[in-house]
Amino acid sequence: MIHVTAAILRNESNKILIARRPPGKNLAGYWEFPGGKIEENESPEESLKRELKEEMNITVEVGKQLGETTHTYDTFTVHLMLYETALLSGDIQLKEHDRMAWVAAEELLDYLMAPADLPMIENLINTD
Ligand SMILES: Nc1nc2c([nH]c(=O)n2[C@H]2C[C@H](O)[C@@H](COP(=O)(O)OP(=O)(O)OP(=O)(O)O)O2)c(=O)[nH]1
Ligand SMILES: [Mg+2]
Repeated sequence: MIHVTAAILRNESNKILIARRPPGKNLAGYWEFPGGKIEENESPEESLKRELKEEMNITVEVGKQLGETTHTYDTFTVHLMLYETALLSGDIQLKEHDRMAWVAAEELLDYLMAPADLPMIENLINTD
C-alpha cells in the first residue's frame, strides 16, 4: 500500500489544476492532481508541499483535507488523500508531467483521470 497526497489548487476562476502523467511512468497518460508519495517521517502536509515544489516549482500552503480513498490497481494499492492548497509563490513549471490544465470540477470527468480519483471527483462536483 502506498500513501499519496494530492492537491486541489484553484485559480481565480475557481478552476482546478490537473496534470498528465508522462510516458515512462506508471499510469502514463492519465491525468491526476499533482502530488506524490509520502516519505518516511513526513506529515501529509509536508509531503504535499515538497511534492508541489519538486513537480511544479511552486510554494503552496496546505489547508484542509477534502477527501481520501483507497484503490487497488493491478500491481499496487494506493491510499490517496486530497488536500485544499493555496498558491503562495512561483510560476508553474512542469517538471514531471507532460501537460497541465485548469478545469472546472464538473469538467474533470471529460479527462482520463486516474481511476483512484473517481470517487473523490464525484464528491468535488457535489460540493462545488
Ligand atoms: N499525485 C497523484 N498520484 C495519484 C493520483 N491518483 C492516483 O492513482 N495516483 C497514483 C499514481 C502513482 O502510482 C501514485 C503517486 O505516485 P507518484 O508517481 O506521483 O509519486 P511521486 O510523485 O512520489 O514520484 P516518484 O518519485 O515515485 O516518481 O499515486 C492523483 O490524483 N495524484
Ligand atoms: Mg507525483
